[in-house]
Amino acid sequence: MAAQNATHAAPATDPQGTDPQDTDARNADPRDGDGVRDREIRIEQTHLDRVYRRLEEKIHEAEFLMDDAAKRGQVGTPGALAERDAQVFRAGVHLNRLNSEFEDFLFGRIDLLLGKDGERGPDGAYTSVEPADDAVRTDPDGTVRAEIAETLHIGRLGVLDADYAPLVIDWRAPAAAPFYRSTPVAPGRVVRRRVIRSKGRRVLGVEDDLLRPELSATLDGAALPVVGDGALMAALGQARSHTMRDIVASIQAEQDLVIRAPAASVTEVEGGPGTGKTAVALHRAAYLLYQDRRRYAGGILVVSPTPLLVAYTEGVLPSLGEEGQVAIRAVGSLVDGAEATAYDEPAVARIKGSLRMAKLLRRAARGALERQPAGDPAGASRRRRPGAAEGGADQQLSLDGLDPAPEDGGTPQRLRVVAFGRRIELEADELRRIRQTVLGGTAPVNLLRPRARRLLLDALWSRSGAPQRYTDPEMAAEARQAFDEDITSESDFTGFLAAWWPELTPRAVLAAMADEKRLGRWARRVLTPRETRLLARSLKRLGPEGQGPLSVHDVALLDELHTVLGAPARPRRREMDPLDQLTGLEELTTHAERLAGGRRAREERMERLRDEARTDYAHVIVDEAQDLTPMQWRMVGRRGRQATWTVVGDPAQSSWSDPDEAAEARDEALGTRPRRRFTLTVNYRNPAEIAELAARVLALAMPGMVSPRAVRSTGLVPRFVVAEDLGARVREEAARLLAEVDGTVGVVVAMGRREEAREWLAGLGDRVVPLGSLEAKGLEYDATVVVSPAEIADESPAGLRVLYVALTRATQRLTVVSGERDEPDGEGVPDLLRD
Ligand SMILES: Nc1ncnc2c1ncn2[C@@H]1O[C@H](COP(=O)(O)OP(=O)(O)OP(=O)(O)O)[C@@H](O)[C@H]1O
Repeated sequence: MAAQNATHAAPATDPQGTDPQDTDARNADPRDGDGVRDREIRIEQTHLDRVYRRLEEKIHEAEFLMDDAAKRGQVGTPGALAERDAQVFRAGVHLNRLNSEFEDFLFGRIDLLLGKDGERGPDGAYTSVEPADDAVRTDPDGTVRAEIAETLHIGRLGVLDADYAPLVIDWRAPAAAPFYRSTPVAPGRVVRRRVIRSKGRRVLGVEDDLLRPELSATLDGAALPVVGDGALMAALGQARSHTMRDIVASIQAEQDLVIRAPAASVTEVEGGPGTGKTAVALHRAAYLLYQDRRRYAGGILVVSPTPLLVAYTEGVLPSLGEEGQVAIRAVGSLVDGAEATAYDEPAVARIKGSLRMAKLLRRAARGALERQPAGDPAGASRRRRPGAAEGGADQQLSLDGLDPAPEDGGTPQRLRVVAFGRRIELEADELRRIRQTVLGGTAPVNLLRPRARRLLLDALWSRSGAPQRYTDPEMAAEARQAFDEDITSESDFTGFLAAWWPELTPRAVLAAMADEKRLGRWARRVLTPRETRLLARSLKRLGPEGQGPLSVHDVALLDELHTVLGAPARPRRREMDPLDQLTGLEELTTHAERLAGGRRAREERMERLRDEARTDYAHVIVDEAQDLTPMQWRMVGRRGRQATWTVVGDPAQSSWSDPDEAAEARDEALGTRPRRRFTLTVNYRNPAEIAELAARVLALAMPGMVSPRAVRSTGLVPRFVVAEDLGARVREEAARLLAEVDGTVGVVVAMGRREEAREWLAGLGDRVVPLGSLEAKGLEYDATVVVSPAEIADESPAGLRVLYVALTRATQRLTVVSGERDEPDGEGVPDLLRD
């Protein structure tokens, strides 16, 4: 959208301006020397000053309420105390929000034609999207004229003035939608869209887009000025830091459609690298909360592929004024108490991610009941200290009174107790029969334990000979009760039960699978012998107690085991955010109304507390969805059984090798809910020069797949370098890029070279970041060095797609360093990147 430079210098007025201070700005003579831009900045500054004055009034109001509440407390009646609590709470929340000074509090403005129906919505703005029939006139000389009928300022919160006129419209309110949606092709009522850049309370600049360039528009009788080169380009040109920025001032129309899509069911978004999928997903979370804060009190879960991407993105929602109700979690941190720190080699990841694991884990959970030889994982885990277990599920074993298992101290083979003064025994065959009867059901293994206990008691009772002694059923029942109480208070019995039907923890079962022989039994006809060997070897990392470092893929297995064993996964307890108590950012606009409802506020609070106890999230957002393995889809699906979903991803960037299997698991997680699909088509990250290079790899990785269109071009072509000493050359190139850009430099290497890369770059400062190819997902840097494309491509079956990800991380400059393996040509261009 090309903006036009200012051609008119006539003073402009703001139809909203009623403040006497506005008059100074409006009456300033543009010919005074500081130009149209400075005058327009002054006009916006005047408006921003009004906004802050109003916010200060609201702060005073809230402080007064706090004081008043304290006085009520002194009255001392229960009613007054309850009222005081509610009031202090509300006022505290207001203060909290009002005192947090947002950067760019006010960032947009739209100047609009008269609306078709002339009706105003609750925020004081006209509701009609279309202009009135007579909003545009054509003069006899052919000039098309129109008068601006309404000006709206768009900001992070809605603010009304004392007369309930809108000073600022919340960016998520319906009235703000035209700010994002209007285009020169479909401008609706918008004549001019302005992005306002400010810092704290100072306006620094304005950038305008003219959406109806054919119009001679006037604002209070004077020509409408237009300033700047377009806000989007200004935003895209900024240096990158280690954290993502919000895009609230420059959301594009196709993105806005996704952000404001109705919450119901499933919203699926596809788009190539840099099309704003992550940004859009996070803005959608903020939008949904604004729309229906009560509905989303159950929480919104954002699932991200790596902790690096979580760290990169987690500042965006707070900058949009939303915290507390949104949990951003890496897929390796979804299970409480488990944090993935290790990576699996691709062949192992393929096994652990595959749906076949669901079957294997069911078998393992049952098989792990058999006590293993002394010193082996499952047995050892049961001898752990009490309380040391994950989820408190492990038990301490008392081996007193147990017959050791025949040759290896494994599962007890005989139960021997004393009751009614005589010894009663159950032998191995009987015990096996009982176990098989209990396991005949499909219930989770740990939940079958009470049944096993009951069947043991039944068998002991009948073995005791007591049933024959009682003919009176009442007496028999009484005797049986005494018998059960007697036996279950014996350590012989409790110790036996703990060893014979231990309460298993997911980690213990996983650790038990590290024994190749045992795993071979469980994995029969599920894994090949080679796969069994690879899996067992990888699980050895967990150690005999199962407490060793976990990989991302192990976490999904733990979660599956939670379910199989009978400890259903629960989302983490979210912190109670005081802002959750409000029903939305309309707190500023409907403050008085809210104050009237003390009881209602309390009721709302109660409802929220109930919601807190729910196990499911209300909405689940999956970022980089193409990377979830089938087992991870099962894990994520369990967290959103009642939820609505937003799923964003790009198949071309998938590092998972079996898309069909993943699609099946995804369908299962999303269920039969109807789906709404969107495609994002514009690449806002990479300049055309870098996007064009990446497209060559895309053509190899996924022939026929269309690349997104790069929105800008910088004239800076990628640089190709051939290295003999890889480390020295990479360091040199990283240093060169650090000097060329203001922001960050990412150096992407094959996963196996991560340690080396850290050493190569040591001492270059924290603007440069070494990254394994799989860690680069979703991140971006001003400049990147991609080291040995061939190495990255050869890492796994999905290697070309991983290389595509690596090549699409830079916003300005890209250097490709090749070694011999890359077969570079005379210009240093590696074989994989040649046209
Ligand atoms: N409308 C916009 N205005 C300004 N910047 C934007 C806009 N849309 C996207 N961007 C910027 O483009 C970059 C890429 O966005 P984002 O990371 O969300 O893309 P993505 O589709 O998730 O990319 P990938 O698939 O490569 O992870 C970010 O810096 C983001 O801030």
